[in-house]
Amino acid sequence: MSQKGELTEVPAIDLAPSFDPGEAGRDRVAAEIRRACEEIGFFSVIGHRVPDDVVAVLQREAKDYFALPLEEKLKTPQPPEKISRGYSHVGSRGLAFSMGKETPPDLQESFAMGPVKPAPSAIVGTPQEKLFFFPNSWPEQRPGFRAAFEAYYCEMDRLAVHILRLFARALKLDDGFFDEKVNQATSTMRAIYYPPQEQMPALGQLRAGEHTDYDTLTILKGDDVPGGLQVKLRHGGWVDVHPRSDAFVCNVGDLMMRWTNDEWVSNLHRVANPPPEAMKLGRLSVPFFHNPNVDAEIRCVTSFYGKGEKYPPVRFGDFYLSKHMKAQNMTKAPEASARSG
Ligand SMILES: O=C(O)CCC(=O)C(=O)O
Ligand SMILES: [Fe+2]
Repeated sequence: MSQKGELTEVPAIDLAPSFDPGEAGRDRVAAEIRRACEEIGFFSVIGHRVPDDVVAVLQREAKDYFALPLEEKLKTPQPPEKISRGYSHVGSRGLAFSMGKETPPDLQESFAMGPVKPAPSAIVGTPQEKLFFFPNSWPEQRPGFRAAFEAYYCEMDRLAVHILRLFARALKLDDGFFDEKVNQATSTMRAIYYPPQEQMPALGQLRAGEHTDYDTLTILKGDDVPGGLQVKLRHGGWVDVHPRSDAFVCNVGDLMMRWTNDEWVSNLHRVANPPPEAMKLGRLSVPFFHNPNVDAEIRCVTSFYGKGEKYPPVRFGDFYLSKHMKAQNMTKAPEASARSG
């Protein structure tokens, strides 16, 4: 195991060698990923093979959507069950609540979607179908929106599976270790718009309060403007993330942290407010939250790090509920983090 805490910025990793035939390229990339996941929990990827136009069309559609009048956006509201679908207006979410921290609401609006594929037959008719495969709703006034979002979602799913295969290699597992746990994935994607700030935020109010992601892996495309993503360093302080313009930022989620017995870090991050001279700049950001199959068992991988299990095995569906609902409802979590189950 490498010395923890050496990385003080988010490293850029070129995935291109991992697509080469043969093992050498995959080994090299997996080693780079492993170091990033152990030390800072974040890395950016280039050479990922996601077509530029899929990203550009998504960003254009998302920006045009957020420019619509509020009453138009409210025509596809978030479902009352607080499932990650549809439009959430400014003031309706506070991510720090998921960490047990009470703050004013985050300064963001968003549009969320879930799986493109239908629910697996085993869960049709169960409450889990309703929760994880709740139908997506699409803004009728934007004809290209759905196709742009679905195309991007499918690219992210493909990239997530590729990165998970590298995660498996980094953990000295078979490359396909995660494959059967993610072949009916329940991932969600959220286009977030952080509007220009017309007045000073309230005390403790951010664009996105500090939190960890409770998924396997997040893949994020965000505008690199002031008032952007910041990652907590192990020894305190926050570092700004400035990815290359063609890069995606990836981070380890709580599930992967559990899978690795906390050897990999699901790190705290937040989205800062812009400095006064940049308050007029909005920011678009699109995180893809990769989630496994509903019944995937999250059980720590002891073979590599060789330590006992810190956490009891948990089914993904149960784990998800414990944390997600707290952020959505903006009710304080009873414990500092839902990680302990
Ligand atoms: O907008 C960003 O850069 C990050 C957003 C984020 O961390 C989240 O929504 O979970
Ligand atoms: Fe996040």
